[in-house]
Amino acid sequence: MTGDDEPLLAVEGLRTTFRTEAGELVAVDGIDFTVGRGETVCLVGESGSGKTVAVESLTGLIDQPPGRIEGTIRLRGTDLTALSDKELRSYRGASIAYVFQNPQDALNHCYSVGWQLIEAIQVHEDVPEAEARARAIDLLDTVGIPDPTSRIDEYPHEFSSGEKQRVMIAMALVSEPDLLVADEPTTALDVTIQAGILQLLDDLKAEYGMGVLFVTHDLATVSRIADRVVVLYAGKVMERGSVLDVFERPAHPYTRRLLACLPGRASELDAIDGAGRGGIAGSLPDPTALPDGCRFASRCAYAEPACSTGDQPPEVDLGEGHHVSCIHYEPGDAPSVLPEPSESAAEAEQSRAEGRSAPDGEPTQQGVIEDE
Ligand SMILES: Nc1ncnc2c1ncn2[C@@H]1O[C@H](COP(=O)(O)OP(=O)(O)OP(=O)(O)O)[C@@H](O)[C@H]1O
Ligand code: NI
Repeated sequence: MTGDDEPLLAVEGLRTTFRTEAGELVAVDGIDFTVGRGETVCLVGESGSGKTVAVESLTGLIDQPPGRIEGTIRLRGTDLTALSDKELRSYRGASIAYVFQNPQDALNHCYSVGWQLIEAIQVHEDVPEAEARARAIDLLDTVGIPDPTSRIDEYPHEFSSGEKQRVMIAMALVSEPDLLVADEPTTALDVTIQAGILQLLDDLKAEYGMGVLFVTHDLATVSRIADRVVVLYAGKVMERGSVLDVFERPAHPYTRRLLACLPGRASELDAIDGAGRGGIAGSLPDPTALPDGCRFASRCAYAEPACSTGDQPPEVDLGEGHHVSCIHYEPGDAPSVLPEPSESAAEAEQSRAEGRSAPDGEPTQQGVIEDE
């Protein structure tokens, strides 16, 4: 079943929940996305939207229980959810590698960087020490550590934070993964160092022909590296598509608010949406008591009563793989058919603060009044 047209990674109906004292917590609630070979896909969304849980669900990094993972996850046609834990662990070694946010947590300070790399190489493949060492030096060179022949024997504290992240990327490359998952790999680094790491990931993607699944809450990073984007909100996909479609023709009100936070985009999108500048007022819904309807409705300037009933709207295809989950869209619609905002986000926030917002499911008349 490994067709050539099959994407490297195909995730369908991924749902990850946790048993908690407050009841069932729904972290990821039935999401679909794909990553192709040689493609960078960014998962983007506010803190708590389910990005990390989604990528950690791919290879069983989530303990079950208290976690519970449903859906299908196919890597090169193999359904990972059908593998046993043991099979999955070895499969991860072979084909999916992770780079996390804090390289200093992942490196052992008691051993030289070379020792740790050589061990990783020998765990992966039974090669003699000398060969593993040569390979480790090669890898350090590949990730841009200068003078790797002498640096290899240094300890983690002798590496800068950017270099440590490069070493972690070298570790991830040991298994020549098909898919590299990078969860906020530059968030802990200085801005000046971030760009170098992003460039490195881009170069490696081309060199190794890997897919890259990149988790970030930073849209500037997305615009820099992504081929395609998946916008997550409270465990649901609000919008996904090519970076061009999502950035130039954002359809979902949430995506538009996120983009309006980018320097240079605020005035343009505010002019369209009539919403206040800066961040998005309000906060994510409680994942143990998710609302009916669209997860974003309580913060959305375009929300209508129908937005707060039923399930999250099914994803509508606007063409070329540009999908949006919003009742204001029909298949094939242009991504700008939003009606006049029923109230500006600022007004919505204020009325909520004053306790004027309509109780669950009850219609609000404000939009009607505002129209001339
Ligand atoms: N092991 C766990 N047990 C219970 N709840 C969890 C667990 N891990 C994550 N969650 C919850 O799942 C939701 C999604 O968390 P997740 O870490 O995936 O968010 P995120 O989008 O990666 O956020 P951030 O940008 O802060 O990293 C949150 O409500 C979080 O509290
Ligand atoms: Ni996260």
